[in-house]
Amino acid sequence: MGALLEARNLVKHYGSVEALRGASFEVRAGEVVALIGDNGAGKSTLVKCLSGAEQPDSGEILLDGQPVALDSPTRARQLGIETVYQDLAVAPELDPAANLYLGRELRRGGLLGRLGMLDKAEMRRRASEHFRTLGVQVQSLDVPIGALSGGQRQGVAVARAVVWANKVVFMDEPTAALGVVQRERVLDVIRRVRDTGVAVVLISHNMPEVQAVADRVEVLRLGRRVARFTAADVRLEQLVGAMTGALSQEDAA
Ligand SMILES: Nc1ncnc2c1ncn2[C@@H]1O[C@H](COP(=O)(O)OP(=O)(O)OP(=O)(O)O)[C@@H](O)[C@H]1O
Repeated sequence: MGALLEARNLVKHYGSVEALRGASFEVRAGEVVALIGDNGAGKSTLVKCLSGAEQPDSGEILLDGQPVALDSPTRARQLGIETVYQDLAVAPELDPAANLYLGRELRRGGLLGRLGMLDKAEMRRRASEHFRTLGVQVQSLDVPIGALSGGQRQGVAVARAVVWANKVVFMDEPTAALGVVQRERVLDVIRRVRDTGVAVVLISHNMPEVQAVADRVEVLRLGRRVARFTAADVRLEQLVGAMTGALSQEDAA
């Protein structure tokens, strides 16, 4: 099976900093790929390029084998690519259902809908269903999500991305701020999403987490992919070796 989303030789400068120096990456449908690398390796920049938040200076991005221009996050979302950022991109004053439907609100039928009236009851009904099928725990649908725990807020942020993503979900350190139990819940959601055939890309510095949830691992170092592993076979020393440059598979690639 070919790649669902692929980056080929992406280059991205920020002023004089070369964040990506010919980075390649690929993810297939129905797999979890962990994107790992040391601080500054270019992981966030690569994800931004693949989710429309930044434009590469050169290189190619292919979706379903076809070159695409992801010129904005909106465009990427239209194509089924969603991102969950570490810094909880939720609206704290809105309730969980309103957050799930933020920017994609359902309108009432007929004249009321044309006048802009939202179908809050239907959004709430569907939101509650989505939270249930994803196993996302939300203590109350009636409170602004700013009043929920960090884990529940993150659950809503993850749900918002995965409900709309029909191709790829990027998660940049989605569990970094969470406790052990909440972390496990997010990993479960990741597995459920993967099992629906969506591709999940997880940026993580937590190697036990990577080994627990990823099917494959791609390693970035100094703005390039330097190694790829099947998660089931890889040892921690190999991951660390690839990240630090002690071991390299793809330098010549
Ligand atoms: N907006 C920006 N302006 C200037 N330099 C940037 C910007 N964003 C990233 N960089 C630089 O690009 C390089 C790659 O950064 P990036 O955040 O992609 O790495 P990362 O692998 O995600 O690191 P970390 O694990 O620390 O988040 C770094 O040297 C960083 O300082």
